[in-house]
Amino acid sequence: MTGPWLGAVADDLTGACDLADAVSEQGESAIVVVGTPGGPPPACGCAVVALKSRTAPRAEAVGDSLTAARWLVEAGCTTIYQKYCSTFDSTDEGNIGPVADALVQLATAGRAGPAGGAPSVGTPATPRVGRTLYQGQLFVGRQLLSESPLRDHPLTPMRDSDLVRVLSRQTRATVALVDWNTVAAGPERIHAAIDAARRTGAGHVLVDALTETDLDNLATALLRAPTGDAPLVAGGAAGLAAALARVRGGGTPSPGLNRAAARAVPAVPNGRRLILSGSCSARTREQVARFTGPLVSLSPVDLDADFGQTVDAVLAAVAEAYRTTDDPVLVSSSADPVLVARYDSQLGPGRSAELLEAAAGEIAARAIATLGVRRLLTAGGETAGAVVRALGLGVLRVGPAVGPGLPWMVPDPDPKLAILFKSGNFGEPDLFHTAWKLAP
Ligand SMILES: Nc1ncnc2c1ncn2[C@@H]1O[C@H](COP(=O)(O)OP(=O)(O)OP(=O)(O)O)[C@@H](O)[C@H]1O
Ligand SMILES: O=C(O)[C@@H](O)C(=O)CO
Repeated sequence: MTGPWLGAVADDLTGACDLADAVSEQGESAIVVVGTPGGPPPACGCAVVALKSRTAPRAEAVGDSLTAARWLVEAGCTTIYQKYCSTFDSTDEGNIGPVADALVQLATAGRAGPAGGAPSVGTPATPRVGRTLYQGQLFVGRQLLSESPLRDHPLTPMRDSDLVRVLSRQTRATVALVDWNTVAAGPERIHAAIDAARRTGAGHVLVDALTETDLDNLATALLRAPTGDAPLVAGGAAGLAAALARVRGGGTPSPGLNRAAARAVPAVPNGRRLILSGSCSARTREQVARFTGPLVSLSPVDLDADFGQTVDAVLAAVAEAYRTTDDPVLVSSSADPVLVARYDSQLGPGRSAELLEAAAGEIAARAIATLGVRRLLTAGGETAGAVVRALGLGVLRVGPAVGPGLPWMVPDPDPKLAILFKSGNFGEPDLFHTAWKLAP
């Protein structure tokens, strides 16, 4: 196998693992590279660079994304994929729009002809986790985005379901929509609609999709599009990336053998199990509530009062729990929107997240170094980003998945532990009990 054809720039780590999982499910081998990469990627079909750019300052998000995209282009990727959240998590300042603008400019700079004015084309629709886009309105299961629990996210509250409107607030470029009637009419019609949008000067095109077939139609249209020698810039959540892999691989999911090969990981030593939950999403709070093992609470107020002492106390409580049980121990700061708002007014906006992320990183690193933790489950994208930075991990391989978007990951080349980076809204309510069965 040679270098990757699909190169994704993911705005958080859980999203990167979700995409790598979805592509692996199609039999395409995928790796996740944490942070700004150096050197050529290992052999794979899809390389995903996991950034922590969803809520970073705009200039940093754009700079990191461009560095990642240039590396992917140099590695030979012909499709550059901007991976954002299936619930479009962002603020009016960005970072989905500014990063999309920068990637389009990178791909088309100095090019004439079809590649010259090519827009980015994408969709957050990911039917396997209940995200669909209809008339530009994003649905989370049966709810409009703005009526879903995402309206109360601590960092990126989503209170508008109309993604053409949301994205238009983040970019000066015109945002066009290819609606579902066109998508259902097939790849030729989609291709024509994207071309029409390009000719009227659209910088970004969002595409409705309700089913995997819709995504396959879109992927077919994109892979056929004449873009000269410029890389194609696609965007969205895991759904479209998987469809690109599926369509390119011949239209149907690859046979089981390929799927298994795409998820082969080396053996990991036995050891303790730890869960670190920093997500306040409704699903994570349900998973915390359903967990019946030892629970150690982590409070931003305690961390603000004395960071070092609070972290020491949490680790001491985890060590104490391990003296009496082999069960996984849960360290959680997950709180409901009322409590999160109270912390924010007490400590100042963003301060709780800053403290809790720093604490999550330190707790993970010390639990591995001193308590023998070898299986780690984290909940929340920002939380995962903080943990992986503290652990200094580089390349991650995709292992078995415990549900859609929930693969166990193993660091390469040193498989010293297995980690499951759970996205806030993913996983069955009992996941904190059931996830371990498939751990490598
Ligand atoms: N009790 C709390 N009060 C305020 N903020 C909190 C609290 N607990 C966690 N946080 C912060 O809220 C943020 C949650 O974001 P995170 O990305 O980790 O979860 P998520 O958004 O649910 O997951 P995903 O991005 O995968 O959907 C983190 O920065 C975390 O540190
Ligand atoms: O698309 C999703 O919902 C996830 O991959 C994600 O981005 C979590 O942060």
